[in-house]
Amino acid sequence: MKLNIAVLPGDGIGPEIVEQAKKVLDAVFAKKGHEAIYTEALVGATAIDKTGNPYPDETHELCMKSDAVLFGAIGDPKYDNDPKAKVRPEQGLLAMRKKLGLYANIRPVATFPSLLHKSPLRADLVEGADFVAIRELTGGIYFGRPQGRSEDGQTAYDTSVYTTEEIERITRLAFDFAMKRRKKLTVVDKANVLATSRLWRETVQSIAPDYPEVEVEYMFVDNAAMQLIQWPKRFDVMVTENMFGDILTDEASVITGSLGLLPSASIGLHTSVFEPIHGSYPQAAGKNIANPLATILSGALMLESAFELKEEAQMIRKAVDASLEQGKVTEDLDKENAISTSEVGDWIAEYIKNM
Ligand SMILES: NC(=O)c1ccc[n+]([C@@H]2O[C@H](COP(=O)([O-])OP(=O)(O)OC[C@H]3O[C@@H](n4cnc5c(N)ncnc54)[C@H](O)[C@@H]3O)[C@@H](O)[C@H]2O)c1
Ligand SMILES: CC(C)[C@H](C(=O)O)[C@@H](O)C(=O)O
Ligand SMILES: [Mg+2]
Repeated sequence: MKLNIAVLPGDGIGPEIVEQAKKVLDAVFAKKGHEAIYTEALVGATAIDKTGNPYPDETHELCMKSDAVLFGAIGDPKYDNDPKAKVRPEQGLLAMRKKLGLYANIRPVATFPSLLHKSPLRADLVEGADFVAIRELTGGIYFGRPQGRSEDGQTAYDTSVYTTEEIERITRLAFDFAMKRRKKLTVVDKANVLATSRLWRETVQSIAPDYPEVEVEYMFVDNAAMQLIQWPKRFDVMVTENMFGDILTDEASVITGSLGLLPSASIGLHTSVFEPIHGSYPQAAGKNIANPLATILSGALMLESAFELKEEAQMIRKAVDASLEQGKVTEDLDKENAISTSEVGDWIAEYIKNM
């Protein structure tokens, strides 16, 4: 099979972790006789430095004509520390999501049996936790208008907007996921306060009769934040709006042992993007210490959902499990015996070669 993959390494640790994912994908492709054509493009702070635009037109055109996009991370402290910056790396990520119609961000969270002791949570509580968070990605407070400041600069405002249509498409996708899993859907919202959340509940209630086998529960986001780490095993599929999904999934990474472990797939109207849920971790940039597994596992999600290469995706997951079992991990998982980012990539690629 020929695979056209756009590669957007981005900022900070982005290039280092994307390199490991490519290394691992290449090992799989060599084994299974596939041919990948990777084309790199700029995004984020790196793109601002070179073009003034965090999501240049050429990058967008490349994404549009690719079968899938492998994305690292964006973000740079020089913008984070300058609230008055006119253009920001994050605008590039949001523009990409909007222009590619990436409305659903799928974030699977499952504990690794060999890492139970790495979670600060009690092993018996996290053992076997396995759920999928489905985060709406192109609406809500991230994109609602008006957004800005009053003329005197003393008032700032953001607006959360959702249409029935936007809620419907992500809800149906979430129900479809639930049907393929344990048939339980948790809708996380703040319907006791927010009008958008009440429209979510109303919309989900109107769709639920189409999926009579799925048990639906509604949970306020503050409660969900607690239940998630108190009793993660109660969740199967969780669907929620853009900002709640962002926050809850970083929190959920604690269940697995590191933010560097969680991959994601952003399902789009035009193409799909595969990326770790974490950011550019600037403190680690260039040090060869960041955990590449979230990106490597995003590669597995890409093979499975963009190319229907299920067996190939399983090869990656099996190799990752083996690396964890044998302690071939970066310092976020084992300070004393850590190996480097590139050594983890090498080890996993080698494991696949010998499969
Ligand atoms: N999708 C994205 O590109 C994305 C996501 C989140 C944050 N960001 C951006 O990244 C920059 C840094 O943000 P932040 O520090 O809040 O979040 P971050 O996710 O970059 O890092 C937060 C912490 O998580 C841990 N961590 C993250 N990735 C790791 C990895 N691969 N291996 C080991 N540990 C890891 C580190 O302890 C780190 O200090 C900001 O500019 C932010 O806007 C981008
Ligand atoms: C960098 C930021 C805009 C982004 C988000 O909030 O969506 C990030 O946190 C993520 O999870 O991809
Ligand atoms: Mg986030």
